[in-house]
Amino acid sequence: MLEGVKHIILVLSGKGGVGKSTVSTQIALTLVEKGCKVGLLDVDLCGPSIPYLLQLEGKDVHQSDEGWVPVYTDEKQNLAVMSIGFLLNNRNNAVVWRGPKKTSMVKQFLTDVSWGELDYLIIDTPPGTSDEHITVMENLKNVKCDGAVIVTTPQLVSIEDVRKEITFCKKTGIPIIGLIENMSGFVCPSCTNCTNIFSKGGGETLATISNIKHLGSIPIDPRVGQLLGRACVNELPDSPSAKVFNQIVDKVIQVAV
Ligand SMILES: Nc1ncnc2c1ncn2[C@@H]1O[C@H](COP(=O)(O)OP(=O)(O)OP(=O)(O)O)[C@@H](O)[C@H]1O
Repeated sequence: MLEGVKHIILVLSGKGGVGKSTVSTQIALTLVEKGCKVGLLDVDLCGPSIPYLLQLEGKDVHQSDEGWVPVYTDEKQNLAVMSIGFLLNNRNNAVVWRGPKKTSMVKQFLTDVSWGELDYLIIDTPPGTSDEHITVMENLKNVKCDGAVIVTTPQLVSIEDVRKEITFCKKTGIPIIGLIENMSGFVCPSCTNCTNIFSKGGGETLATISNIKHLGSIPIDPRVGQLLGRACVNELPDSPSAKVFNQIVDKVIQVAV
């Protein structure tokens, strides 16, 4: 149930492993730090990593009369989470979601979760463009979706796939909020004055030539992968990564008004 949701933002990536779930989680946590009520929906049926990233593995979800009840990460209930991962009791269970079963699961997750009142719903999607994406787009037709954030890395192979993602958004009528280049340059956690950050990577160049906004370049910082449920902007407030997450979220808030 999306009636009480003010803003919906999709997080897409052309390739797998570019840090889409990490970025989705940090966008959600940064919005919470800025005082927003946020939902995070993980429709990556093949590799749901949000429960791990938020240290919510093993949590049970159940259905009430109003639909699936999301898991809350804190007592104030500022971050509501729903993931297919909650339905897999054991990470070692190999579950193969195919065809109609797969799309009906995504549809259920979009329509039957009782989110209540939210400022933002962040939807973490699988890599590429698949059945899940089409189902998401179809089910968002009647609600206002603010648009998509595309995550990439500086490598040319990722950039090529981003082009396909941009075309997909244009064909399905989803506005592109902007592009995030993740793992852009390296920050050594042992140096206090590390300046080796931000390659002017292919992502920024692609954003320019595709006429879409470059939202920010997040450096490779091993600490970012170890935050597990904590907001980078809170835990590492002076780090280059925190500055970029703040900048990205401020730009997203500006677009989604
Ligand atoms: N900026 C970063 N610096 C260092 N490590 C990062 C950064 N962003 C992500 N990672 C790490 O990269 C790995 C992949 O990240 P993540 O699972 O978020 O990618 P994904 O694109 O969602 O993957 P999938 O294709 O499985 O959905 C993880 O180990 C994560 O900790």
